[in-house]
Amino acid sequence: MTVLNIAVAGASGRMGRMLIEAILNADDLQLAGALDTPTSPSIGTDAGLFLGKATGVLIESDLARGLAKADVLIDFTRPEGTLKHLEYCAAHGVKVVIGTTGFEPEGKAAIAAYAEKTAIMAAPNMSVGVNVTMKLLEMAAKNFSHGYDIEIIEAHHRFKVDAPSGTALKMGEVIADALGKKLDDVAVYAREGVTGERDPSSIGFATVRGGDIIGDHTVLFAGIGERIEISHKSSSRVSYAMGSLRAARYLADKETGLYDMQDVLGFK
Ligand SMILES: NC(=O)C1=CN([C@@H]2O[C@H](COP(=O)(O)OP(=O)(O)OC[C@H]3O[C@@H](n4cnc5c(N)ncnc54)[C@H](OP(=O)(O)O)[C@@H]3O)[C@@H](O)[C@H]2O)C=CC1
Ligand SMILES: O=C(O)C1=N[C@H](C(=O)O)C[C@H](O)C1
Repeated sequence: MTVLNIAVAGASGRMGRMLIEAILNADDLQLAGALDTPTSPSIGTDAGLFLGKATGVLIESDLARGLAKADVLIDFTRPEGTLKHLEYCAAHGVKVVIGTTGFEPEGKAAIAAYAEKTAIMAAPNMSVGVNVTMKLLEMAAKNFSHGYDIEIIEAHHRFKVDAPSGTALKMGEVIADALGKKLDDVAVYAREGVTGERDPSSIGFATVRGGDIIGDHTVLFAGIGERIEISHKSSSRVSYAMGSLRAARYLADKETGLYDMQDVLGFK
């Protein structure tokens, strides 16, 4: 069996730890590197310390050392960190799975440009459930295109720094696409004061932040006399980690190109 060497960026973060545990449990994957910020107290400690396991892989902030043995980097950090990692990976032939959310349009354009040099899989949500939900939304949007108001409601933990979530934005894009519109032209991200009646062509977003909510997304199609809700609720980050490993395996035979979870799951 060929073993794929995986490095994890954001190694001491919520997703980083989940990924390290999942990699250590996979027969076909080897933990080959672990990255974190230079100021992180985890630097220089074993990447398996939080599990009480010695992996022999130390958490590094130096990209050359942390990525020396990696075939694929899995990155769940912040946009500025991901873009710095990508620059190094593109120059050194390391493939990248990007789970980080909150990119500005310039960041997204940079990812597309790096994909001409190395293989990249980027998705705001790695869970199979959310990606199947995207297909359901496509179908629902086409059938509820007239007479139904579309609102996307997401809830996450108090530590999340970007809003709306990357998943909610992607859901908005999928729905807008299905309706032949551009999300930027129809999105309403906030309402306050005397807003006037709802514009029927708009897609509204509402954000909830609190406690330890892992990630809930609901799309509401509200008509007269009925409403339809399509919801996905995460009860563990393990589904994001397993999806990320699937994405890393998918990249194994790719040299360049930008892929998403719909490619990985064969939905295209
Ligand atoms: N695609 C998907 O399926 C999912 C995506 N996400 C996304 O993944 C990202 C991380 O989420 P989560 O694990 O909860 O976040 P955490 O805050 O728990 O972890 C982030 C990690 O990244 C490190 N980091 C922060 N800034 C930088 C930087 N500039 N350069 C390098 N590393 C950095 C942090 O280090 P330090 O602690 O030292 O700051 C920390 O180790 C978010 O964007 C989130 O939205 C989350 C879950 C699922
Ligand atoms: O920050 C999180 O936790 C999550 N972020 C992703 C997003 O922004 O969509 C995916 C998931 O909802 C968890």
